[in-house]
Amino acid sequence: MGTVVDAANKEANGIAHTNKKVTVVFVLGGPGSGKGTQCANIVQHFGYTHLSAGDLLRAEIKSGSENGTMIQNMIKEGKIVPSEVTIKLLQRAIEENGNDKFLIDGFPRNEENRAAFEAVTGIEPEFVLFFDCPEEEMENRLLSRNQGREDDNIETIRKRFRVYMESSVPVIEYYNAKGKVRKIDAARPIEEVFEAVKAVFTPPSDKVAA
Ligand SMILES: Nc1ncnc2c1ncn2[C@@H]1O[C@H](COP(=O)(O)OP(=O)(O)O)[C@@H](O)[C@H]1O
Ligand SMILES: O=c1ccn([C@@H]2O[C@H](COP(=O)(O)OP(=O)(O)O)[C@@H](O)[C@H]2O)c(=O)[nH]1
Ligand SMILES: [Mg+2]
Repeated sequence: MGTVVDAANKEANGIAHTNKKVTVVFVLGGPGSGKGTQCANIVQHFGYTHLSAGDLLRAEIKSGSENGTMIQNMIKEGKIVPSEVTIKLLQRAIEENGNDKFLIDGFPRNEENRAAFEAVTGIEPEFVLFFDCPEEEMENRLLSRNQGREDDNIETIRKRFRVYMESSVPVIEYYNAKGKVRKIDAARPIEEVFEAVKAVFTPPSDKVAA
């Protein structure tokens, strides 16, 4: 089941609307919990398009946009970029893509992100895939990620963990209260985590009895 992107709101946001019907899954979990890694697997197996909010923001910095410096400073400090910036990037990516099902990775990161995205796009997630991982494991993964990210240093990592606990966990709790959270134990090898992920995306009718 999809959602009709709200035409009036989209017009107000300055983006041409197509009333595109889309299915969205939010992929949430702490920094280093494995969101990006598992999204790549889901794309291969289930035909979703992966939209990483962090990747879109980093591309915006590289593109030399007028918001670039502001975004760069916020990421370096582990802070959450104003939602209108992130939502515009996500909305554009959805519009430009021919696919009708999307994984939105690393967004919404706070209540305001969540409410604004829903108000602007009219999109509610089908469900929320939540990667649950202890902080110690996430810290080890981030410190050895080696992607040259300016925020993968211990000082920024600590700030990101705090923002995650204070601002992002309440979003997961909000969806949990609506019965929309599919929680995955992410502190296991990548292949094992993906087995659990597959079970979430496979319709019950397609599941082969063990
Ligand atoms: N299940 C796992 N076990 C060990 N390392 C992992 C696992 N999942 C991801 N990683 C590694 O941890 C780092 C962070 O993973 P990533 O997918 O970028 O997380 P996130 O997008 O949630 O920050 C990467 O270097 C990745 O290769
Ligand atoms: O919706 C978002 C997603 C990301 N970020 C910023 O981008 C950084 C990196 O996010 P990403 O999801 O790439 O990091 P990960 O959780 O995968 O380590 C965050 O710490 C924030 O500063 C943000 O402000 N809003
Ligand atoms: Mg990521």
